[in-house]
Amino acid sequence: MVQGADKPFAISCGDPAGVGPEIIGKSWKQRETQALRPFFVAGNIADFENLDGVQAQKIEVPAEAADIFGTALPVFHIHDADAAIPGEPTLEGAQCALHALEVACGLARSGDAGAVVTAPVSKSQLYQIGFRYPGQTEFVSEHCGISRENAVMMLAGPSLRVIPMTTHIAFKEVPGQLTHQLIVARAKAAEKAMTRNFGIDNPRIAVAGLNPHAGENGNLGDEERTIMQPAIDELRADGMDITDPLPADTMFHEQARARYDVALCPYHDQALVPMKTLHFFDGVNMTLGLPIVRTSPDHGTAFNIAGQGVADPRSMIAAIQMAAVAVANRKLHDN
Ligand SMILES: NC(=O)C1=CN([C@@H]2O[C@H](COP(=O)(O)OP(=O)(O)OC[C@H]3O[C@@H](n4cnc5c(N)ncnc54)[C@H](O)[C@@H]3O)[C@@H](O)[C@H]2O)C=CC1
Ligand SMILES: NCC(=O)COP(=O)(O)O
Repeated sequence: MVQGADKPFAISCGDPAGVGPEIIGKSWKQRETQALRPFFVAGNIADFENLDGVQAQKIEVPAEAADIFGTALPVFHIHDADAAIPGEPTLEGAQCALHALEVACGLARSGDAGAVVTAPVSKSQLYQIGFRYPGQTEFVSEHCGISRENAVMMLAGPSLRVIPMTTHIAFKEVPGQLTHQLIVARAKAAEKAMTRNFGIDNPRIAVAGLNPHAGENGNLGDEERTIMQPAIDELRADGMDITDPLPADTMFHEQARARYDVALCPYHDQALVPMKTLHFFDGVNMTLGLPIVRTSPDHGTAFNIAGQGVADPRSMIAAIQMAAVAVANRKLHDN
């Protein structure tokens, strides 16, 4: 049995001045129609008390969440402060977001929560309070004993899964970080994660080239031939179903997407542009290779619309649902 698999999910509140509280409250309101597993929020109860149509109730321990979930949004109150003002991020709010992330991860690690779903944080706000990680992906990974270099981000929607092999780094650093070792590690993580979280055996993996037209036989850049192809040949020799580097501009249309289960992309925007174009409102960010399940909506804090009641909760709902799918598959696969 996977530790904590039947426990309520922990949702970290994210930046309380963003849309996090609103999309969590809206998800809770749709708990029955969307068949959501019981969850609780780690955060400041003051940020959840005035949500439209949501009754928030403090819990003392996560185990209380399941019993009250049908009538109230359970809040594991971990941060005393006044309610955040929507759209006006503060360092106090960033502290709350970080504290909630730490607590939610800890509860999943200890088995008191079945999974962690993280609401959006503002990276620039977190950096101001000393957060030394590129994002939540690396934070959660290190708190699970996995080095940040081995943290793997995947974005997934109904018709596309993508893994940016490099993530939150400047574009000019990408070619230097795209090593043989990185490609092999990301491809192996992808292959294992497809089976473990989604029940896909022998997944088909596509690889996007770095350069236009995948280098045009070395005429528009040679990383495909010198770095990527040898790594792919090694993986294929080990039995992986993986493509040669593909021209990125023609691998995301509908017929092309039907040929693979997950795409590896050399850099962040190459993966996230098609993902957010197709699935901005139902895409999910999942961290792979962890002993716990961690998902997140694929959008950010949306400070510009926070507090207006217009935030779309579908990506948060999809993140909760995908966490449940991963937990269920891991029960089968890890036993
Ligand atoms: N999972 C996470 O924690 C993520 C955090 N971020 C952070 O969020 C902050 C803001 O990033 P942006 O690039 O502005 O992206 P964003 O996703 O916050 O906003 C982009 C646009 O989409 C809209 N939008 C976002 N979520 C929406 C929703 N649920 N319903 C309706 N409209 C929505 C916003 O109003 C805005 O116009 C940054 O600090 C970034 O680091 C960004 C992506 C993911
Ligand atoms: N672009 C994805 C993103 O910003 C989410 O990153 P993380 O905070 O989940 O690592």
